[in-house]
Amino acid sequence: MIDSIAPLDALGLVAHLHRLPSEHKGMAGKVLLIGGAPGMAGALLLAGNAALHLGAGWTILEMFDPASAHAYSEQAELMVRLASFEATNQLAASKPDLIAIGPGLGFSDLAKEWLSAVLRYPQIPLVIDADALHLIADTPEFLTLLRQRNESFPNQVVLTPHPGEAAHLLGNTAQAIQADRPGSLAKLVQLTRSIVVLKGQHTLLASPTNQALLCQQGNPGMAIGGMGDVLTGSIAAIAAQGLRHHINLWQASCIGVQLHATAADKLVKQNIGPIGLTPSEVTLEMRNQVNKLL
Ligand SMILES: NC(=O)C1=CN([C@@H]2O[C@H](COP(=O)(O)OP(=O)(O)OC[C@H]3O[C@@H](n4cnc5c(N)ncnc54)[C@H](O)[C@@H]3O)[C@@H](O)[C@H]2O)[C@@H](O)CC1
Ligand SMILES: Nc1ncnc2c1ncn2[C@@H]1O[C@H](COP(=O)(O)OP(=O)(O)O)[C@@H](O)[C@H]1O
Repeated sequence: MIDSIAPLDALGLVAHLHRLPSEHKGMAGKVLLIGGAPGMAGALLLAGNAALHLGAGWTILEMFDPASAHAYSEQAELMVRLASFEATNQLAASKPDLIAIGPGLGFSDLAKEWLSAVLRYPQIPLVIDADALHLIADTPEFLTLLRQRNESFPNQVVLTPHPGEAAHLLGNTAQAIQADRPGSLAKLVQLTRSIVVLKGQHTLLASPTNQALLCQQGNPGMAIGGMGDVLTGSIAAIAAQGLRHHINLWQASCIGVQLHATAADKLVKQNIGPIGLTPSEVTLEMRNQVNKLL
């Protein structure tokens, strides 16, 4: 079954990110990333760093951890805010071009408040990852909001579950997901009516309007905490630029997945991994690859 799935071949689309001499940051898009609860601020920072290095015009972090909601001298470009319970008002004030929610989000009332506000925020592309997926799995109201949003604004949400998150969404086990990844992918698309990236060895992507594709790149050096956060930030940045550079969310998801895995393979070829390969190194290599492909 896996053998019959078409391979992902998206890197040619990177050329759309080419910038005209006159471009300004508004054309590269404003990305808002939400998460980073106490103990997991790193997840949001990894996603934010990836968005920054993949070319987002602005990267704003709505950070849940009060101790981490400050400027980072090593990455002062990130705009870090302390998330409050005024999620709807904050979104209206920020006017993001794209929202990504989930890395280090946790399951607090604050997390639920932000997820609810994001799912109700109209029109713009959303990337939904990590704990936000667990919250959708646990809360029928969130699943209903997601499905309604996809009906009103088709192809504007991508979900990026790993097999554990996919299992929770489908009421199954990670082993069952792995035993039939193409079937699980189809069920996730049907359940959520979203673009779905089912991560893991040979990541699969599909959407309500796109047949499944299989990523032939990637390696087990990527099995390290934070690697998925980098993918989330990367897809967010590519899709945000894509709004003015003719790349839709499906295409941005395809580019992000292939670029992420290709960068990790390139680093392993240089003996920077598989052991000890870090998500931050993959972010920098993705930047190299993008600039070569323009
Ligand atoms: N630096 C940080 O602060 C980091 C924080 N993180 C955050 O930590 C929270 C928990 O996320 P986790 O993903 O660690 O935990 P989860 O509880 O969501 O998932 C972990 C479980 O999923 C299953 N699973 C995952 N990948 C699998 C695969 N390829 N094959 C089979 N089973 C698989 C396994 O059962 C595994 O125990 C999230 O909010 C996440 O964003 C992580 O992103 C890692 C980095
Ligand atoms: N053995 C593997 N082969 C290829 N890719 C892998 C492998 N293990 C992990 N990955 C990739 O690494 C990333 C891990 O994401 P995830 O599990 O969400 O990490 P985290 O939540 O800790 O950031 C995914 O993009 C996944 O496809």
